[in-house]
Amino acid sequence: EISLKYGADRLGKRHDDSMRKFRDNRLGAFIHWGLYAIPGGEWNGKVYNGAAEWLKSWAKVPADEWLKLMDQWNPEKFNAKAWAKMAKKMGVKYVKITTKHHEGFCLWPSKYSQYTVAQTPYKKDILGELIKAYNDEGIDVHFYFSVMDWSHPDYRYDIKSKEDEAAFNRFLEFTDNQLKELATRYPTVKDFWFDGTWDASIKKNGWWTAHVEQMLKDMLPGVTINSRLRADDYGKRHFDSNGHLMGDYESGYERRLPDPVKDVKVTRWDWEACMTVPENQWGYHKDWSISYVKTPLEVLERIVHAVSMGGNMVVNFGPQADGDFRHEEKELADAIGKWMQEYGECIYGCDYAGWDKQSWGYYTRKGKDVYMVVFNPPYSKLLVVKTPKGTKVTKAVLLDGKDIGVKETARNEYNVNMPAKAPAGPFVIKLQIEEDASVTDKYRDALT
Ligand SMILES: Cc1ccc([C@@H]2N[C@@H](C)[C@@H](O)[C@H]2O)cc1
Repeated sequence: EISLKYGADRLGKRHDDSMRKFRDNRLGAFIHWGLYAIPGGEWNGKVYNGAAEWLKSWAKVPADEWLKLMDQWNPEKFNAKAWAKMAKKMGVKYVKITTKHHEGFCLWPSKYSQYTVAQTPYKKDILGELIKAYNDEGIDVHFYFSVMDWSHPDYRYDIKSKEDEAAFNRFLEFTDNQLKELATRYPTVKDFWFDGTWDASIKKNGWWTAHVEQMLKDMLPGVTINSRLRADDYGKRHFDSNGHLMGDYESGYERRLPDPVKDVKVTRWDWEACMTVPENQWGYHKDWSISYVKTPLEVLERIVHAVSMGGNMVVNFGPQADGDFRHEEKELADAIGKWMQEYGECIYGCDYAGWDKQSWGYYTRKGKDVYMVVFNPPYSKLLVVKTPKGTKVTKAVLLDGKDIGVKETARNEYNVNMPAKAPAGPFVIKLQIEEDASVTDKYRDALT
């Protein structure tokens, strides 16, 4: 291994209470809310099909013109308690909120910037209202924070001169101040999810990314930090030059997921995926007909897919400028919530089972319980299960306890029956297993 000053500061997963909670939460929601919600993808009468939170870039709007949108920021339908109730009903255990996206507009009254809610007709501290409302519902709050800031004159995409260096050092100090302000004002925050960290200017300042991780962990013991913040001594991101994950969980799966067969390696570390409901819209876009919009079932499958490989899933919501949600997102939250109400025990606190993926769906595991989450019931009405050496299946039940029968068909191979009345949608079967000592030890190692 090569010696690094700003590489991974830990090998392997964290197992402290805070990380355990992060992991056991499993299902989260993203809130992308900023000035971009006002134009909703349209500028000067032209609708842009790109991501709505990037409209400033697509329409080449100068920062000072874009920030004039602040004069229109007055979400009269905003009700933090209603947002928290919606999240509670959906069954999410945490919500990641955009404190500041690339545009530079802050949802909290930062004293280091003139582009904040305090300078809008709305005036009040939206971030503070949301944190209180979510925490009151027992929902953890995570902060999304974009380092790249299109409103700040000292931001640099690269460092090509002494002036660049001086400007960017001022910018990094400004960023430190905002991060300390967020950690001080909102000490119940559980995680920082950094974005806008891909430019050469950051990769040339890997030291700063290590300093930010340490600064936040000193201020908020237990807080989790995503891998996307981090660059090492040589500008390597997410995984350092020795291949070790930096930060506390990998955050590279954005709008994509690891393959259940080819990418099993991801089960060796913690990771969190995030997804959009349309093909690629994080902020509010007025016209969702411009791309495919995933059904609740397709969203559910991605949630289960992530958990089946030992990851978290964060489903995105892009609230309207008026502070209400579009009907598609309300209906989605409702549908997912109904499923989680009935089957959530195969999600919360669950992890990778270590069994070979089968075509009928996904396995998840919690201690001695292995769950089958069935998305594709076979015409044979027989659900094939192949167990690792030394593992036997002794019983198969529905979550109401009803035994549906399992038959051994070969060594480490079983047929689990489909329930007589096939449920109307994806359902869960719980397997009772027996593992001989060697296998159990492996799991005991993994879980301690
Ligand atoms: C190329 C690209 C840059 C930034 C993004 C941001 N990351 C997501 C989590 C959103 O915030 C999106 O604006 C997406 C794609």
